[in-house]
Amino acid sequence: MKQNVIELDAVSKHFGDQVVLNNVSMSVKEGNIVGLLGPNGSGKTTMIRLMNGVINPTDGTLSILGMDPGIEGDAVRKATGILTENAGLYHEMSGLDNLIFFSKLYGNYDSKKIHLYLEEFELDDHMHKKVGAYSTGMKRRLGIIKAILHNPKLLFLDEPTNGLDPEGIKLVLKFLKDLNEREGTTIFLCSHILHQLEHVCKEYFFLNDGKITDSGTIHELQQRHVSQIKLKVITNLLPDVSLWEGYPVLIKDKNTLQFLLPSSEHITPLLQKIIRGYWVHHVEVENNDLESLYFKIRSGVDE
Ligand SMILES: Nc1ncnc2c1ncn2[C@@H]1O[C@H](COP(=O)(O)OP(=O)(O)OP(=O)(O)O)[C@@H](O)[C@H]1O
Repeated sequence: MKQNVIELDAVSKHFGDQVVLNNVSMSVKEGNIVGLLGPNGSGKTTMIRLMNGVINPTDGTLSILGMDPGIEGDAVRKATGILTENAGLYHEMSGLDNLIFFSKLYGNYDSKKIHLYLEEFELDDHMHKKVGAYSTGMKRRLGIIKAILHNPKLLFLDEPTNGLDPEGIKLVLKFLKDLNEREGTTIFLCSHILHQLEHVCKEYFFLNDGKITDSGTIHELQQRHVSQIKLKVITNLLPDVSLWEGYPVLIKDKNTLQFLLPSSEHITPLLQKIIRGYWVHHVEVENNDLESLYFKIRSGVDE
């Protein structure tokens, strides 16, 4: 039975009069990869800072790897890795020297491992350059290496793909998935770029106005919020009424139809009927991806 590595019980955080987190309870099991989604200013970074023991809650309790980060902050930070906006790198030192410095600080200096990571993150050609001269994407990649150098059991990543180019995004997301599979590292990440998370996270938490408004796997969220499937089909079928074989259909554009189906079980039979007489060049479910779910949950309007 897997343990909860993150537990928040009725956690609130106020900054002066501003209530940033309001009675938040959540738990994350060991080995999971979870995404925390919410608009700007919804409290995502605040949540990570609370979990890392950098700030204390106004109310409620937190348990991270069985420890209270408010009391055992040093032990929590030693056992976890964190990537924040500025990554806490020394700009006057080279990339390599930063990693040597932090690994010695964590008490697990391993030159071979540092060089392997530099290669894996395609920073080996730049390791002797000062970090101040790194591009945003290079700093981000170095920050991720810094966060994982000491083999943390739990990794907090605040916008890990910010500033990365498409190759960098692919590299980092693949690395995180592999790390989770290979080492069982639990990963808690925040991002705005929802389609990136869809292929990485196993579970999601939605944060709005300081509250968790929903959570679950993509399948659970789809079952809760999507009652009909909007299926886009590019085909030369041209229905002359708004029902085809019993399915409501809209003509969106030349060769583009949108069918409304009661569930995904209807996709195959519908397509089988179409391809008996027509070509089909593209099929896409339009309303059950993470981004659509995000907006449904935010607006409170399901389909
Ligand atoms: N130390 C602080 N003092 C006062 N207010 C703060 C402090 N830290 C955060 N806040 C406020 O708390 C709110 C939530 O900030 P936070 O950075 O947690 O949001 P976020 O969801 O991470 O936003 P973003 O997506 O823009 O990064 C904001 O209104 C912010 O101004």
